Amino acid sequence: MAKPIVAIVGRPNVGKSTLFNKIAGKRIAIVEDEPGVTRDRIYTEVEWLTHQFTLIDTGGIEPESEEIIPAQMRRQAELAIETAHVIVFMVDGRQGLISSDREIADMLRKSKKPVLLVLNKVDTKEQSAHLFDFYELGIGEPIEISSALGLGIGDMLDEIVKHFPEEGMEDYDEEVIKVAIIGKPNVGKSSIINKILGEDRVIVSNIAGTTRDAIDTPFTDGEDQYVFIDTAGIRRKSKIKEHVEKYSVVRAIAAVERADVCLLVIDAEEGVTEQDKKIAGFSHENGKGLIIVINKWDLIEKETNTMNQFTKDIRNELSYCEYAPILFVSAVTGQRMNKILEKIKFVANQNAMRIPTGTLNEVVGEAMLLNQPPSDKGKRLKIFYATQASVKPPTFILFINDRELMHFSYQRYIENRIRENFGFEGTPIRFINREKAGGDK
Ligand SMILES: Nc1nc2c(ncn2[C@@H]2O[C@H](COP(=O)(O)OP(=O)(O)OP(=O)(O)O)[C@@H](O)[C@H]2O)c(=O)[nH]1
Ligand SMILES: Nc1nc2c(ncn2[C@@H]2O[C@H](COP(=O)(O)OP(=O)(O)OP(=O)(O)O)[C@@H](O)[C@H]2O)c(=O)[nH]1
Repeated sequence: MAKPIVAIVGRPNVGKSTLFNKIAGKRIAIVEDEPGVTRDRIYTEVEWLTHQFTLIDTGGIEPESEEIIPAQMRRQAELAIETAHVIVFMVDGRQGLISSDREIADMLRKSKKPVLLVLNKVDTKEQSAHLFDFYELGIGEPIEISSALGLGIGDMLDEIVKHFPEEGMEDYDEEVIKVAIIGKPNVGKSSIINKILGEDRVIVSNIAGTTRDAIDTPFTDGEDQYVFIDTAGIRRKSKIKEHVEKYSVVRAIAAVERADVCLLVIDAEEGVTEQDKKIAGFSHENGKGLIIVINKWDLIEKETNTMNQFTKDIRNELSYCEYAPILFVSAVTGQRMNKILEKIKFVANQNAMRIPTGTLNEVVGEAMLLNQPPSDKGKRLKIFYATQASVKPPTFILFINDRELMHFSYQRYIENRIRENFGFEGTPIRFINREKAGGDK
């Protein structure tokens, strides 16, 4: 289920990253321990009350020159308007209102998106001396916080979640396969889309529930219904080259959030980039299906081992999504292009697959017989029972005697056994270890 996206915008130095880091807190440190996931975080998953959402920090404009800043701030605000459900507009309560705040406020006000005006750096109980000036922006009542000291953040989160859509976030019916095509500029995303849509597929705009067909491309292939998410964003050739790589990552994240399956398109000549790692990391953490498409394969001079070597390099760079199938294609010659849609359908099914409890327990039981669970100080891990709790991504609950005894390597072993028996190609799978109350410890 797609989660709402909340974006923090505001001019440089108002404290956006400080707020982001405060809210993200411990999670960031945990994720950074995973090899391959980059340190430079743009998003974090947040749980507040009964709500879950993705928080995006759009900041980080390098103030290269005074002229660039206003243009980039406009771009930043546009991006938030396009991608977020709720926008946190941050201003500096110590410095007071300045003209660039007004400029962003004008854009946000026109957007019709819910905007929260947040006055940061109010470090004491007293209100900011500039508080009343900010009413002039016409964005409503400012919420005073101190990101550095962690004051007022709970109240702000309460306010944020009030604006989430009540009826869920689904744009399309359950049976429509939602596909995000992501990758750096110029890797061939549009060419791939055109090629797929060019072959006997019918572009439709009446797929039930569609509210976003202005930016998405729904189409059918026989009985199967698909939609390419945010094709408008892909097709729009940016007039000004996107200076800030972060912006294209933010866009991609918003698309992935709404997708079932992501096609990560990589230019064969260029290989895996930092940006690819960030987006693949997001896809992985959000439990989406993932297919790696190496495009422009026609440009590579091949020897017997070329494909193997490529595969090895990609697995190395994207080690946390080993499950993702890799396709070597050329949108220009059409080589293996007919495999893409087939693979999308397959991975979407794998991501939504349910294993009957009986069969699952046979496999887990057999795994324990083949390779005894680890023990510590004379106590051995026991898995009493396993059950699949949910799909998208497939999530398994293991009822065990003691959580401390479940090592990463054993968990990985169980995962591998499950994959060997059931497949789950192209999808991450998750485990929840639950200590059985009153169980045999
Ligand atoms: N006193 C005080 N200082 C703060 C607070 N929040 C952030 N700061 C300081 O303000 C400065 C800018 O903070 P950042 O979080 O980097 O600002 P930013 O908006 O992310 O800036 P960009 O990344 O350039 O867009 C830092 O020196 C922070 O320590 C706060 O609540 N109170
Ligand atoms: N040789 C070769 N060129 C390709 C292939 N696919 C795309 N191209 C070329 O690569 C360039 C970029 O292709 P696009 O499809 O516009 O790439 P994109 O990823 O949509 O680019 P942005 O819109 O900038 O994000 C074009 O000149 C294409 O003709 C391919 O498989 N082989």
